[in-house]
Amino acid sequence: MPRPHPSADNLYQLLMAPADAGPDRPAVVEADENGVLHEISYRRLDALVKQYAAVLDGLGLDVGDPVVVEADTCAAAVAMLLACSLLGLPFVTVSPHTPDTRLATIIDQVTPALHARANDLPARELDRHAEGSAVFDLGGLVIERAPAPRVRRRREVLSTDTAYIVFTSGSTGRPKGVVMSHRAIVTFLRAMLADQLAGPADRVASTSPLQFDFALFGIGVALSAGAALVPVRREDLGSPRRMTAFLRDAKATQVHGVPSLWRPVLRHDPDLLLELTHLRSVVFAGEEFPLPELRRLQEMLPAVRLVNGYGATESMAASFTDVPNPLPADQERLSIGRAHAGAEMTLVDADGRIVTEPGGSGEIYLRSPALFTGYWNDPEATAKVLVPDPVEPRHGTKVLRTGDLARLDETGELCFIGRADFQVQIRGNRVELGEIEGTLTRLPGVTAAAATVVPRGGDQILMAAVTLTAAAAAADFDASAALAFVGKQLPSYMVPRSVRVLPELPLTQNGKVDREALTRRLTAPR
Ligand SMILES: Nc1ncnc2c1ncn2[C@@H]1O[C@H](COS(=O)(=O)NC(=O)C[C@H](N)c2ccccc2)[C@@H](O)[C@H]1O
Repeated sequence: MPRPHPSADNLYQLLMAPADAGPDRPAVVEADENGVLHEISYRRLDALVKQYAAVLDGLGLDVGDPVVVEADTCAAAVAMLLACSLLGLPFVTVSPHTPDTRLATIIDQVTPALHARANDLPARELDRHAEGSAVFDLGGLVIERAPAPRVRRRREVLSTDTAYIVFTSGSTGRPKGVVMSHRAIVTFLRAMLADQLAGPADRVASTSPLQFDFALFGIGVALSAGAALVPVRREDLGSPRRMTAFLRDAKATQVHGVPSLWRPVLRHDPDLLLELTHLRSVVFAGEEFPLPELRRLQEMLPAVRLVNGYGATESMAASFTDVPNPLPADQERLSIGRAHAGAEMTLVDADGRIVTEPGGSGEIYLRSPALFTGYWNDPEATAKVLVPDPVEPRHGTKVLRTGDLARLDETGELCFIGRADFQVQIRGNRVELGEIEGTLTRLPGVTAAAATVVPRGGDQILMAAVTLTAAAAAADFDASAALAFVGKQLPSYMVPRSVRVLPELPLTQNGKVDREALTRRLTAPR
């Protein structure tokens, strides 16, 4: 059975190292189907990994043969990811709610040797499927359909071998597989240890679906630190009462989630947050946290460290920045600070010059040892984002071109502006949608805002949507007064044609604002 060299960077070896120091410490704290909490120790998790690995090895797969793992985050799923890592089988994570069409695309692209699903999930009726199939739970891994044995061409699992492939939402059409090596993810997680994001006494709650690398981040940060991972069940996320009760009972000390995670409890029952007496820190990532909601969260959790995690799946993340407590009243955008230990962010302006002057803005390029290998089977797309270092291209060092814009502040920290492709041209003027959204959220009663362009008669029309506090929603929203307010703050070409109140903003599978769905919603007749 191919194995990593003990000195090799390997996700299994990094995440199971704490099993030596504290084998009986909890690795995963999870609720069973009746909501009863169970603690799985590092020793028991490692035994499950080895049990799965023995079954996988019996299939005779070769290093590099992809395995689709379909589950929500739980101890058995973590064991599956680590068993794959031990054998050099890249795992491709999908969640039970990944649509069949998307799973079919992924299967077409990576032709996985095996599709392993959590045993409480039904087998999908796909018109094409992985060669082999299996089900797993805390009792073991059972092969339903064995893949044909391969001629094993590889003998050892190397640091540069692929640990996982995560498919991005592919906002521009076809989803792309982000290929991450063991060396990249291990280097990144070692940086998290250096920045002490979590420690062995932490109980890290994870709320993202497994196909989103925010879930892999939670698994990695928790287990590499010898902490306990506390997966929050999807059905508990929708109910503020059930989510806060679970976090309280599980004694979660750190919660990871996208900004929209907090929206329901902030809107319907913010006092429930007062019950989270064990909570020490919240890490949010994925998109900007609307400031009115962030201020509200800070009010309810004044002693909790709020951390803005910024970055892309292509390097897992780039920076983790504490939100000032309290957030200054006049602050409109959040700092994304400086890159994590061992990495560096550089701004390049529209003319290709390196931005060094405070106040300057440009596109963020990330220099890091934790960059992805490339997009699966897509060298052209890879070449567009893994580019020569703009500071000195002649070295040939590749850096990640993020597509994000930021401004350099006086202290050398970066302030997020928005995505380059959220820059739109309105009547020949460059418009930053994030700036319009930031202005709209300053209106009294507005909790979040999203701006978009809608094609109309060959022109691009700016439109916006806002969500309101319960009190403001009960009153009549004065759209023209809102637009007049924006008109006082921004140039006329940045004032949306209309602003519509929505009960909530449409969200993607990963919990981010779904701008395509929003545009469709705003173009549909009232
Ligand atoms: N804190 C932010 N403010 C503002 N825009 C943001 C932010 N975090 C992402 N983004 C945006 O989302 C893009 C990346 O999207 S992504 O590839 O799906 N990855 C993620 O969203 C999560 C990311 N891999 C991650 C995982 C774990 C910890 C931190 C970050 C970035 O390029 C930004 O445009």
